[in-house]
Amino acid sequence: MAPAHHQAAAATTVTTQDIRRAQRADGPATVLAIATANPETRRSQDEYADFYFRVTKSEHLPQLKEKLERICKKSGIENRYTYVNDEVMKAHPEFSDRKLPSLDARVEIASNAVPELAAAAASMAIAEWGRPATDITHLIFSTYSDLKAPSSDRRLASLLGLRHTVCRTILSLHGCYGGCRALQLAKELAENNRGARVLVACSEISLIAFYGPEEGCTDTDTLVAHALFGDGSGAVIVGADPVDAVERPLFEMAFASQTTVPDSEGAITVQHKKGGMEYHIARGLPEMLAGNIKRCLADAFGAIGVAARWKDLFWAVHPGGRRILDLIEEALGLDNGAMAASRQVLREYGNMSGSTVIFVLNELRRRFAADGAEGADWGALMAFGPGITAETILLRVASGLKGN
Ligand SMILES: CC(C)(COP(=O)(O)OP(=O)(O)OC[C@H]1O[C@@H](n2cnc3c(N)ncnc32)[C@H](O)[C@@H]1OP(=O)(O)O)[C@@H](O)C(=O)NCCC(=O)NCCSC(=O)CC(=O)O
Repeated sequence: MAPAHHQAAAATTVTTQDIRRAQRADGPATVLAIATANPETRRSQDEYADFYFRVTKSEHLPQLKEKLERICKKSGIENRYTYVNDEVMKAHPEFSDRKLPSLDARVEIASNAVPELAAAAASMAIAEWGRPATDITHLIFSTYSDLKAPSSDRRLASLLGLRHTVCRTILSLHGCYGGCRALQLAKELAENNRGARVLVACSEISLIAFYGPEEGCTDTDTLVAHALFGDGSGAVIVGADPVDAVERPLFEMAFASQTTVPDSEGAITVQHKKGGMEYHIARGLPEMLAGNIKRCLADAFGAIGVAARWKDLFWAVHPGGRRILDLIEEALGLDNGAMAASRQVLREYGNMSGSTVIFVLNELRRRFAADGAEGADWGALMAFGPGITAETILLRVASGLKGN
């Protein structure tokens, strides 16, 4: 070992700028693999009201059932996958009534189901990526469904056999922008740590917020939420400077931003209570989002001095609800069809909160791969959630999707 004074002399020849430069990646964060998973039970939206009123023993509320049927018909959803089924409700009849204490049981179930569902998606993403799970350097896990610590990130790392030095972060209560927030953080980690490979996992089980309608209730948030939300997990591997012939770059992440919509604090709220998680979703939410969408995009594109024509981009928008997509499309003057990937995910899976944008990204990847990435090169991935928070990631189709 060199004497101490020699070490000090050597240290003075290296600046912190040198160290910083050596630590940073050369290229932009890039999506290297994407996969998704759902629980086994698939439920058709046509029969959802029958199922919901039956298992929550609420058949004596026919007007509310008819209202749920009307909402389901207009939802743009055909199927959803749910952890909740007859068996779960038979074992836990207390889940039907949010006045009864049931949070403990819900949290216990979620602490296993959430990381297991995440592992199903993440193991497929790792297989597609083509490198060993032990090459993952960072894990970012987003969920509103797991309330225990050590949390789903710890369990997922064990299930996948990640190395014990993997750097784990858990994100909670971001609601529907959780997946996008996790991707934004993955971009920062990948670009600031040369060689980093970040696994983003997002897993949502709506069991935490499943309960029956309340007799005489005038606010219909419960019905709207039960008509929209489904369960699913998404996993993405993000890294910069892809290794030639091993890693396949799908989308480059050029820029990311977050905007808080003014005067919107109460528009989406969630709170864990003894009888499960309660939602409030403001009636005017689709109008509020559509009214602010250009400002959110201007914040994102203005920060990098790019004047984009909205029609020239591809879109990966969180399908919070059919009307949200309709109004955003209209506000931006987009062609009917610009949101096709978001609408398809909404139709096949419903709103899976933070996981949904990962499904949309995967659907876009399928579409690009099918047509050799013809069309728009640049696109915007957007998600919204409590705050109201709007997140935007500017994406560019990467070489791995071209010429397929
Ligand atoms: C719910 C809809 C599918 C209904 O479709 P339409 O609006 O076209 O149809 P419609 O106007 O006839 O409405 C059907 C019935 O639903 C009722 N209704 C509509 N929106 C409602 C709301 N927000 N709260 C309570 N009730 C509502 C109407 O009064 C009507 O009742 P009646 O028939 O009795 O007159 C749509 O409005 C929609 O997609 N809304 C957006 C849902 C949303 O906010 N999603 C965000 C989730 S939160 C999220 O994604 C982020 C997060 O969680 O973090």
